[in-house]
Amino acid sequence: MSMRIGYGFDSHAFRAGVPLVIGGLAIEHSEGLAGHSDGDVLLHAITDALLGAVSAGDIGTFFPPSDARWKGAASSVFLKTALEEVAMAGYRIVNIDTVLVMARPKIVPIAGELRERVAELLGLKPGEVGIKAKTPEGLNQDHVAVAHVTVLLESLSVPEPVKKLSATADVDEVNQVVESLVQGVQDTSALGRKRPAFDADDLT
Ligand SMILES: C[C@@](CO)(OP(=O)(O)O)[C@H](O)COP(=O)(O)OP(=O)(O)OC[C@H]1O[C@@H](n2ccc(N)nc2=O)[C@H](O)[C@@H]1O
Repeated sequence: MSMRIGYGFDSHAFRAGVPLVIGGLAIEHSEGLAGHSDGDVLLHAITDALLGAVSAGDIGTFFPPSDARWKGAASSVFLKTALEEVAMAGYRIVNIDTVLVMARPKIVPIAGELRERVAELLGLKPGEVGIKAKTPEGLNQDHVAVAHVTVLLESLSVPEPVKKLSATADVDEVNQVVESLVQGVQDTSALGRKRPAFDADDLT
């Protein structure tokens, strides 16, 4: 089994008149975060940590701030693409850990809810997500929200029936397994990317 780590960072300034969304959770506060998208600083840092872990570039290369398509976009769209990149590279998330740096709002009262929301978006258990917060003491950045994220990935293991199959290599059984896998493939890409459309009959 191979393992990979990833690290992500993001920052956004607070701005009056926009809703505050952190980790996919709408939070009651007097100001939100300015950005081309919904400004979700935590999901942006998680997206970058995941992309970095599989060496797939960064959020800006996939979703340039100059591209009008991402204006006001929900950041769960960016996260979905990063999750696809992780899966396509043959990895799954073991756990993630996060630090939010902001003077206000206080995160501890909502940390449980935030952890559950982030876990849900990542397909993890809440116990696999760490949420921590720091006051930016001495940093003179009371009007900025910052997120740091680390992620650990492990390679997907080959299921036992597939291992056995590769050892015995019966053509009919191979065809059956390939057909079932092809049927399970869906177009889930947030970028509208199509999975290769191939027929199991074309495989040799
Ligand atoms: C999520 C989005 C949606 O459009 O916008 P926001 O909601 O944050 O504004 C963007 O993906 C948010 O991209 P993000 O990566 O944070 O933006 P920037 O820091 O400006 O970087 C944009 C691109 O420029 C590259 N870059 C940045 C700084 C630098 N000195 N050299 C670079 O080459 C980055 O690697 C990235 O590919």
